[in-house]
Amino acid sequence: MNYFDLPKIDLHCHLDGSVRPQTVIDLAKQQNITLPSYDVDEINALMVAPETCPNLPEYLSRFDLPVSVMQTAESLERISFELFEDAAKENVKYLEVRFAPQLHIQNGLTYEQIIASAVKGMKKAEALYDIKGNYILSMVKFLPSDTIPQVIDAGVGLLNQGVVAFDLAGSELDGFSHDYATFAQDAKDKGYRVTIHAGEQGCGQNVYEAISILGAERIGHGVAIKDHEKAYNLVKEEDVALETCPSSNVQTKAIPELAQHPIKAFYKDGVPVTINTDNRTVSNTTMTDEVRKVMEQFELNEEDYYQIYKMSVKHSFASDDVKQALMQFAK
Ligand SMILES: O=c1[nH]cnc2c1ncn2[C@@H]1O[C@H](CO)[C@@H](O)[C@H]1O
Ligand SMILES: [Zn+2]
Repeated sequence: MNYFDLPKIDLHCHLDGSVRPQTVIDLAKQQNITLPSYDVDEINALMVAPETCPNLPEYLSRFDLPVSVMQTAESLERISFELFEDAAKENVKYLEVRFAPQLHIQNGLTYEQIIASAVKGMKKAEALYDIKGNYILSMVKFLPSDTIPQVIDAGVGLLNQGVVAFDLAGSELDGFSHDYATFAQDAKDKGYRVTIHAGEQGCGQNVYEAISILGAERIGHGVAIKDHEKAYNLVKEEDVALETCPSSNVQTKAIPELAQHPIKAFYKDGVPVTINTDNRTVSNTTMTDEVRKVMEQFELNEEDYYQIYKMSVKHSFASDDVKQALMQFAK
C-alpha cells in the first residue's frame, strides 16, 4: 500500500511540537534570540525527543526551544502556515491543530492576537492547498488555571471559523479532571467541543473522569483504558474516539513498545480509534509514518484503513460540509 498517497486525517497535532527546525533558526535571527546553535541538524536534535524518554515530563521539555520563538504574531502565522503546508504535501486532507495560547504571551501578545495569528496561517494554507483545518485551544495544566476563562473568551470570536475545541494538555496527575470541571463547562456553554489528554501517562480512571466530569467527546491517547474496565465500557457506550499517537506513546512510555499498543485490539472490539502524529518534530514523524507503522505492525489492510479514516471523519470537529467532502476520499 502506498501510505503517502492515502488520504489522511490528523486530529491530534501540536503546533509547538511541529515546527520546522530551520524556521526556529530563521525566527530566532529575526527576533535576536540567542540559540545554542544555528546548525539545522543540531537544532533538530534538540527538538526531537529520544525514542524512549524516561517519562512524559522529559518529552515535554522539548517544547521550550520552539515556544521561545513563538512569541510574535508573524512567527505564529508562519509556523501555522508551514505545518498545514507540510501536512498537505503528504496528502493530509484535514488537520486539527492544537496549541496553548497561555505559552505565547511572553512579548505582550493578547490571547485574541495569538489565536487569530494561528488561524490566519491556517487559512492561507487552506487557500493554497487541498487541506482543511481547525484549531483546538489547549490549556496547559502546569500553568495557573486562573487565565483559562480569558483564553476561552478570546477564542469565541473565531468559534466555527477556525477554532472548534477545548483541550487540557501537559503532564497528567491522577484525578486532574476535578480541578477543571467549571472551565470545561464554561467552554461547552460558549460553543466549544471538548477533547482531553487522558490515560497517556495516567490511569484509566482519568479517562473515565475526563468523559464523565469534563464531557470529553474525544480523548487524547487514552491507552490506559485497556486496564480499566469502567473507562473502557464508558468509551464504548458514549462512542468517544481515542486520538491514538503511536510514536509518541512509545517515546513517553505510555506503552513499552509499538507491538504492545492496544490500537488493534480496540479497533477489533469496536472502540473508535484514530491515527495521529501528536508532534511532527518532537516525535520525528509524519502522518505517512504513523499510518505505515500501525498498518505494518498490526497487519491491517486497506479496508481497515478506510474504516479508521471514516471514524476520523465522523469524530472530527469539522463542519458537516467538510465532513461530506472528506467522505468523498474514502473507499
Ligand atoms: O503528548 C502530550 N501529552 C500532554 N501534553 C502534551 C503532549 N504533547 C504536547 N503537549 C503539551 O501541549 C502544549 C501545547 O501544545 C505543549 O507545549 C506541551 O507542553
Ligand atoms: Zn498531545
